[in-house]
Amino acid sequence: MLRALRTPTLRNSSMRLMSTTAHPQPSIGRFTGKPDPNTGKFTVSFIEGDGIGPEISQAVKSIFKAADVPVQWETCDVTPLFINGLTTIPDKAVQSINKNLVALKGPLATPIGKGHRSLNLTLRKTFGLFANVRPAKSVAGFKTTYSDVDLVLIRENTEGEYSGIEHVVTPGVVQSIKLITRDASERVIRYAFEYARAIGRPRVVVVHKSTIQRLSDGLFVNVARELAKEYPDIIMEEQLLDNKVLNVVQNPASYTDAVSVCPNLYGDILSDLNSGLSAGSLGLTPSANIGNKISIFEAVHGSAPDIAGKNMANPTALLLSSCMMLNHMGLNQHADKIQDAVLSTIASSPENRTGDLGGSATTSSFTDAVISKL
Ligand SMILES: NC(=O)C1=CN([C@@H]2O[C@H](COP(=O)(O)OP(=O)(O)OC[C@H]3O[C@@H](n4cnc5c(N)ncnc54)[C@H](O)[C@@H]3O)[C@@H](O)[C@H]2O)C=CC1
Ligand SMILES: O=C(O)CCC(=O)C(=O)O
Repeated sequence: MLRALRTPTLRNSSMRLMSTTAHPQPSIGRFTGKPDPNTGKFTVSFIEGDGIGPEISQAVKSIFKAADVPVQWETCDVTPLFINGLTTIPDKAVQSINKNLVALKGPLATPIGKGHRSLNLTLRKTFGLFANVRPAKSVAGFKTTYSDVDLVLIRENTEGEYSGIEHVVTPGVVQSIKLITRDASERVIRYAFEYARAIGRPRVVVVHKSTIQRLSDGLFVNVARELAKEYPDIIMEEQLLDNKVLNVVQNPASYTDAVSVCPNLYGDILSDLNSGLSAGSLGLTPSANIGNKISIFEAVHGSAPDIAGKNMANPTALLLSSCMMLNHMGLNQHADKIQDAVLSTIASSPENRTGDLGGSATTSSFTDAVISKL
């Protein structure tokens, strides 16, 4: 059963644009932070990140200020430290996030094949952020192959191919271990069922390759089968990864009623595919890293070194991530206001779109245009 889709066009862009974030929140991972009783504001940790990070972070700060969002930022330095051969983040940043229970994060670059381990993975591990929610939705005013994409993908976020357990067996032979545990699989799959229920989607699609990865993906699928019995109102479907890729490229609308859930690497790749299908740019796709107590919100894209420092980056993905964050914190009206201003700016004219969307706007002129629509 597919929900009817309305596809906004430029002709009717004054109608309420499609929301890319969902208000109802699953009971797992609920935000329990409180505003400062003196200022009435919530404190949010902010990791600005590398490359385009500071530019898109400035856009969020300016827009939050103009929209009068009751949030004060606590800037966190996550310059990596090496302790006992392991990559860690500074105590001050850990304390800030533990205290505030919520953070917004710009992209963090990972050196290839040397230096520190990915700080993105380190943050996810440090704070037990077990589910990575990545919605990808068509936006009005920018034409891509499909105009009706509305995909929700939940990616396991702490293990799988990202466990970082690799070694040289003998010169020329390396081994990398894909770790799948019952606990982590159960946490993320349960979250997917709860998320589907919360946003009113009747299907959970479990993506795997257990024909080949028999034990690891096999365990993931078995856990899903067990949990499905606790959710008789949700249909659980199993789909092989390659088949899922084909289906989503051929007919993304067939997943409009579903939440997909998968092991870590599959989710990383599938979510970029979803971004490409929905928006044709990584610059539009937000995400939430959810843990039991703490959650960190970030764009799906990386630090974009090719355009860093050029005032060219599209801040939309970080802005929509900040809207997911506001929904998570119960500040729904502020989320709606910012999201509507962002999406109507994109829909309004090519002059208001950044280069990745074929427009001529800079990061700062886009920010000003959004502020004028608040
Ligand atoms: N969650 C995170 O912090 C992530 C960090 N990374 C890191 O980012 C670095 C660069 O990775 P890449 O593979 O090049 O991926 P990337 O996402 O940074 O860039 C891929 C392409 O998309 C474009 N792009 C990305 N974000 C954009 C935006 N907001 N506006 C306009 N265009 C945008 C870039 O210009 C580039 O052409 C690496 O060090 C990687 O480790 C990569 C992915 C996620
Ligand atoms: O940490 C990185 O370098 C890349 C991480 C990434 O692609 C992601 O999981 O979002």
